[in-house]
Amino acid sequence: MADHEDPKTGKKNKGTSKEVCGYPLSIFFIVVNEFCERFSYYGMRAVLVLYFKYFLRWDDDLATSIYHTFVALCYLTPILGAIVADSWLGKFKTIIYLSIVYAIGQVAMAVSAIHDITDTDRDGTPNNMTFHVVLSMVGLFLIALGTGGIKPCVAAFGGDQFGDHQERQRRTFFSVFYLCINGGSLLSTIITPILRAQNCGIYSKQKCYSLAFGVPAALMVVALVVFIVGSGMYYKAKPEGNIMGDVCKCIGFAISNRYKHRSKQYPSREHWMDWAEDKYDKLLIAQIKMVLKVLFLYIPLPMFWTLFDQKGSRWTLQATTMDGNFGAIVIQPDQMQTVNPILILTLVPIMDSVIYPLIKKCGLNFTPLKRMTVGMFLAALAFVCAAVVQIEIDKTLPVFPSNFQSQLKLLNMGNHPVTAGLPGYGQVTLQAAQASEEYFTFEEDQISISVSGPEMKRNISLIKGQRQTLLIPLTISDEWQLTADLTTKPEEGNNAIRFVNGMNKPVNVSTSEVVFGQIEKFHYSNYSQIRNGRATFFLQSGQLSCAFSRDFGFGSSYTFFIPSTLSLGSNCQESITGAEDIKPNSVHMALQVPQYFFITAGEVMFSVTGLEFSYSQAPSNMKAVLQAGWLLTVAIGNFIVLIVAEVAKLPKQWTEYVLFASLLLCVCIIFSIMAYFYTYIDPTEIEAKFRRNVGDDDDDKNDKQRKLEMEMMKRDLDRSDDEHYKGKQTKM
Ligand SMILES: CC(C)[C@H](NC(=O)[C@H](C)N)C(=O)O
Repeated sequence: MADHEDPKTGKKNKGTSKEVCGYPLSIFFIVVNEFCERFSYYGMRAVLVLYFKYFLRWDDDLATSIYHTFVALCYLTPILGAIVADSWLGKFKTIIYLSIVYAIGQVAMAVSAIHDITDTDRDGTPNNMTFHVVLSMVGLFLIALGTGGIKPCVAAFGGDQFGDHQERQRRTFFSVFYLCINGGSLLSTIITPILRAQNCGIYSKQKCYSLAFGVPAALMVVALVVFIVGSGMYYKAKPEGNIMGDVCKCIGFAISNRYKHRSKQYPSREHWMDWAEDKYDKLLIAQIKMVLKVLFLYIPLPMFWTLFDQKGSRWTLQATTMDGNFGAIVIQPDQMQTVNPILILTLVPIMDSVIYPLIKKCGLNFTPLKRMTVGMFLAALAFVCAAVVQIEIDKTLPVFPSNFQSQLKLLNMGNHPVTAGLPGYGQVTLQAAQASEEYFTFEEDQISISVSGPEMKRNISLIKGQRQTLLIPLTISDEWQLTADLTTKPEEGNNAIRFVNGMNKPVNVSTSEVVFGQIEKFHYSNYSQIRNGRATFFLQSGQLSCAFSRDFGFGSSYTFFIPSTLSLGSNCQESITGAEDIKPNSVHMALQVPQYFFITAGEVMFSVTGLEFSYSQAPSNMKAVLQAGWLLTVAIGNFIVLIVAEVAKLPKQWTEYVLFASLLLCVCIIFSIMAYFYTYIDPTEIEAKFRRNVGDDDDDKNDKQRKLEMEMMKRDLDRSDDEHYKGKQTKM
């Protein structure tokens, strides 16, 4: 039998797997598994909201709430996975079983997105939506169970593969592990939206959500297979019974015992957990102390995630009000999020190989908790940048009417100039087919407008908080019409376009993607959303057929006017005039890069370090539990976003960014104080001492000697200041 195998069980011993450059070979299978799994998770997540909105036909609010609930669930289930792994199945089996559950969930999602299954009338839309909703909800539940369940196990299982002589390699492993997370996330968030945009279907073609979910499902199967292939090489720590149950009972006993002995006649004990000594093993008590110390330190951490996770919501919404034209490429608002994994892939190696060694060379002890504090500070700084960008955006946004105001624009549908008299604005002259450049603001409910050339006078009713356009007709006998205009920027950086038909006959307008439909004479169409770039509009009215093109930026709104003079042979490109109701976004998306840089640098210092810290400070039998505790901070952070956004309801977006930055800054100060009093421990060493002590017990040591040793060990655990990560302990 090989010397790296346990003689009794034949299983591998820790840190004895085949090595490549000092790293256990088994690690390769674990990082590839993580890469595929994160591809699967982030790929599916990237198109999820659009699937809810456009396939299941949910409204924005429902889609957003279900999306956030799903994300929060994904970070709550790690607790379950950790308990199962640490106390029952062990990490290896837990990963295998839950990966199967996960893959089934992904397949269910892919199947739920095949519209042909229930498209009995073959019109391209499902006829039994309940089937698709139920299947996708079951799928999402299984995915949340799977992804969350395996998450703490995979990281801790990876850490388990290193022996005590491989401390440095283990730290690098956590960095590489993080790179794999972000490599998977980056690739999938680029690829799955492209897959979604394809058309597929048996009877009728639709956007291909089934492919966008199918590829992540396939990647999850690959992740599982890769993990199983490495099976023979892993060190598999045995689960140590119902450890969570024992922990809870032990804590419960300590509290009740303390309460029973609250009278002054009983001498106090050094730590409240020491009240459990009357019934419980000292090793277990020491392990619980280690976990509680770390969990206490976790209390302020969710605030970091509260800010971090707004990349996908607030920052993406901010990008929708910005200009994404980068010359050779045009970036969509949601694509800005890929800046985060791109920066992670660049910053992690730079930090590990340049920044941290440089800091060390300068003689500074940049301990994990110091890094995490700096990470929090950088995240707060990112939100200050976001606030500054928001202030710049706000300067360019149109001033929409308040609840006490209404706004009016004029459009001359005639072939001759007209002059309109507006209360408070004097005479406004409009050429043929021309609209006023700006909206006029009024506080009255009704105004009287007189038009000369031809002479007309009308009382116009205005609506508070609304924008309208008054269509001044061709002749006195024609009807005066008021349109309802937009009072918000168009969504997702699209452009809202509508047409006013000044001709005496109906006209059909369309582009290759959008149909405006038939517009009756002297009437107007609804708004349609046009993406940025060049769009060509086709007009067709009886014999008349022509086209014209316009370039669009992001977030604008135009009213195009089809003049009464348009006839067979007319040049539409020149004849059709456009009124700019809302200007396109002018603040460039590149201005978001600094905030992405700071949040990502913060993430590297906070999250990569926190992942490793959670592993290194956990007792051997509670590694996965502490990883789950770490992930729980992500879930709580997500809930805080929902709560603060609902409760704060600040009128200006930049003030909300400043609020979040200030909150994190306060939390950062609190954390740095807590971290200052934290003493790093080496769980293996402490556990070994306690185990040795049990052996000594068997040798019948005298009471006095034993007491002395216990005192020394307790002191080791609670107060020590030697150097970190050398088997000794240190302060922040
Ligand atoms: C939730 C974690 C911070 C981590 N996410 C990332 O690294 C993102 C993609 N930068 C994960 O484990 O998914």
